[in-house]
Amino acid sequence: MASLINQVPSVSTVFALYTSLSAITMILRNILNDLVPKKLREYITVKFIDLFSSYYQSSFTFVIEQKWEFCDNQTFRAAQVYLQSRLAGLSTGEFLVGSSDLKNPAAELSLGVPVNVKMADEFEGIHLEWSLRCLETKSFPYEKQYFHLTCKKQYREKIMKDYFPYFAKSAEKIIRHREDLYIYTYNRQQSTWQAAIFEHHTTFETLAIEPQLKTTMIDDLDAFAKGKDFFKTVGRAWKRGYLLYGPPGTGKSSMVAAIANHMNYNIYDLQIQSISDDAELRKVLTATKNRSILLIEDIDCGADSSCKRQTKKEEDVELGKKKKKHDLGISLSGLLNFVDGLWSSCGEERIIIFTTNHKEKLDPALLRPGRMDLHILMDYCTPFVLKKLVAMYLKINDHFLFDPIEKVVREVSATPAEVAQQLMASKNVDIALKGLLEFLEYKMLKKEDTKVEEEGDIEDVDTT
Ligand SMILES: Nc1ncnc2c1ncn2[C@@H]1O[C@H](COP(=O)(O)OP(=O)(O)OP(=O)(O)O)[C@@H](O)[C@H]1O
Repeated sequence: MASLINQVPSVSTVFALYTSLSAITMILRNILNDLVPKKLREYITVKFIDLFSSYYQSSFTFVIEQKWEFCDNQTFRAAQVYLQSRLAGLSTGEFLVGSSDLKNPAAELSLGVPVNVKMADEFEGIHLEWSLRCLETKSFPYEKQYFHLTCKKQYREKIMKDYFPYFAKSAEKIIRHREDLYIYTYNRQQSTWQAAIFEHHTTFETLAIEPQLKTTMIDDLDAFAKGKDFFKTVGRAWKRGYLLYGPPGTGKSSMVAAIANHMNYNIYDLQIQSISDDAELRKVLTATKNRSILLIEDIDCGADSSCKRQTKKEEDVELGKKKKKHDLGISLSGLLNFVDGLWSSCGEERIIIFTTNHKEKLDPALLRPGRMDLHILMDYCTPFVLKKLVAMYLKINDHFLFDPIEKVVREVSATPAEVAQQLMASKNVDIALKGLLEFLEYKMLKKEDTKVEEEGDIEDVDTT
């Protein structure tokens, strides 16, 4: 015991040792400060702290932000959808509840992911913790949301390898089978897309079109939906462009609804006139989500697409004039950039649909092969389309008035919208079909009158 006490250094020895160590540290620090630049010193300190803290921390956090390389982060979107579907089963102290069903106040409540609330999930026996965070920003959209996903450090690799693909696949399944579709319209004042439930019930079964066109459309859409690998191997953006053209009332909007319902895609309905310049167009378009349709109706009335294509300089001058006159700033080149350029490759599974009543007014650049994949003519009623409309509206497949109606419909230009209106005039089949025949015959008479007048005009010109 005495020998043990003898080995313990005295207080004065410890103090002397401490003083010399402090002196050496100070000298070393001064030498280091003189020799190593400040920036390098700071870098080493940060690395040292990182190493030290990660060694002692037992958890690891994945941060999933809304944007990834300037595009919508699909992992964020998948997390949103997955968590929303799992909310009822997740262990959490609170969640958001609400309903957007205006017609039914007693509609089943939807659940939403609240901000700053911890939600516990479990994956193959591993405990995970999710939370949605929010950060205010100075620029649009004025807040930035991101998810924190925390697990024990030792499961980091496993979560990345198995859990991330698991919840992404679950989200994909949910999106494919979700019940409500949304139509988004752009609100310029608030610089946001505003959603409303899309309730257009037209499908390819209820759309009166020629069977050949129906088959072409369905095959094309199905091939597109399954084409992820194909688009990847040929190095093209996974998108499809359709130009729907034809007179008013021939079913262009109905075709868009049938496409949306067939694909289960949301629609972004963009009024091109509400966009002030190409920069705004870019911002608006990059805010759209995957598996969606971008619809630009009446393209001939919006962008500067009806003018013949000019050189960039001429285009700018023309644009300048236009801006002064109508404050309409989106250029054809801005739009085309999106169709086949940078912006179309930002995101996946996109369908772009342009509609026009005047294809002949469009710039050839917009019609060039490869720009819009299919040009689809929505035309006046053919006998097949007429019969289909009658079958739908009056639930009959035969009638003694079919022959005369069919004969006239071959001669006149009647739109499906006009025919549908006549068929809705009465629930009595005979009255409705008689009304339709009279309407078509009246059109026929008007057509003949116009022809006679035109021939008269030509004769007048010849005699003068
Ligand atoms: N091919 C069709 N099959 C069934 N219904 C049709 C068809 N075409 C038109 N309709 C009926 O006519 C209405 C108007 O048609 P729709 O709005 O789709 O035509 P549009 O070509 O888009 O017209 P616009 O160019 O004026 O926008 C539809 O709500 C639908 O009831």
